[in-house]
Amino acid sequence: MKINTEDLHLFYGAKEILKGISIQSKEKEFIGLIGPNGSGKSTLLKCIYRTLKPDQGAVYLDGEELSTIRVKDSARKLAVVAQHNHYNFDFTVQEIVMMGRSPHKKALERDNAGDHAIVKEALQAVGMSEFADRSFSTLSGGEQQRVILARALAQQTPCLILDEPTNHLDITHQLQLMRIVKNLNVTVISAVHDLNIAAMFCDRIYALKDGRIAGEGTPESLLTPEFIREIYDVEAEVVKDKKGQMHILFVE
Ligand SMILES: Nc1ncnc2c1ncn2[C@@H]1O[C@H](COP(=O)(O)OP(=O)(O)OP(=O)(O)O)[C@@H](O)[C@H]1O
Repeated sequence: MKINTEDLHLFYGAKEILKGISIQSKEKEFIGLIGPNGSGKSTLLKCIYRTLKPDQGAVYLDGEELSTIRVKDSARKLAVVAQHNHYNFDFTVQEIVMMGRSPHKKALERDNAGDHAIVKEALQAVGMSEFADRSFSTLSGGEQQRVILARALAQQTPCLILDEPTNHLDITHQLQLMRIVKNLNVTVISAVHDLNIAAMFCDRIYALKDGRIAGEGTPESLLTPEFIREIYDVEAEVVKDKKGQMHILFVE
């Protein structure tokens, strides 16, 4: 499945936050969104996962305009791991992950053995099986993030939208989450703060600055010291290790 946006504009009050954003994903491509705080990454993702309605422009899933697709149908195509996950009621971990199955069911349809197997497998994938009966609100930030990823996995969609998914995670779980997502072999659009993580896992990166696309390309072609200076105003060196993997080092 391909996700495209065409000339998205979004205002908060009189302030224009997205100033004409067009991005194109290929089938099963892992796209990273980078850029400084406040550059518009989350806002762009919220337009894609329908929390915000753009003032101008449109989002397309395989060429079909998102706003014309029923919400339940789009939930079978797009799963989301957002930054903040607060619930007004307390749910167990298992109940949260089971929510990922709801787009596949009719109203009031009971959870069946297949759903339970999918939930079990999703919890296993993120290493949270032993937390299945725990209350979600008692988990640490990183544990909650892994449960929300499990819910997205249980949704079994051809596209995943991630908003800084490695926030709260230690390095082991940052790498684990990115590997799980990469191995799903689905279309991914993910905001990523850590440029080294972006370089390791993204096929292509769009850089946002002040609500505009400031650059686009493979990690190697885009993440040069000059471009990093232009975007973040910091000095960096880009080196390759023996395996050919690139590393960005920040220097004073
Ligand atoms: N509800 C809102 N009302 C007004 N301004 C908002 C609102 N939400 C976001 N903004 C502003 O929109 C701009 C873009 O925010 P956004 O969250 O998209 O940035 P970001 O690139 O995801 O940043 P970060 O890296 O800090 O997560 C920021 O200046 C932010 O203050």
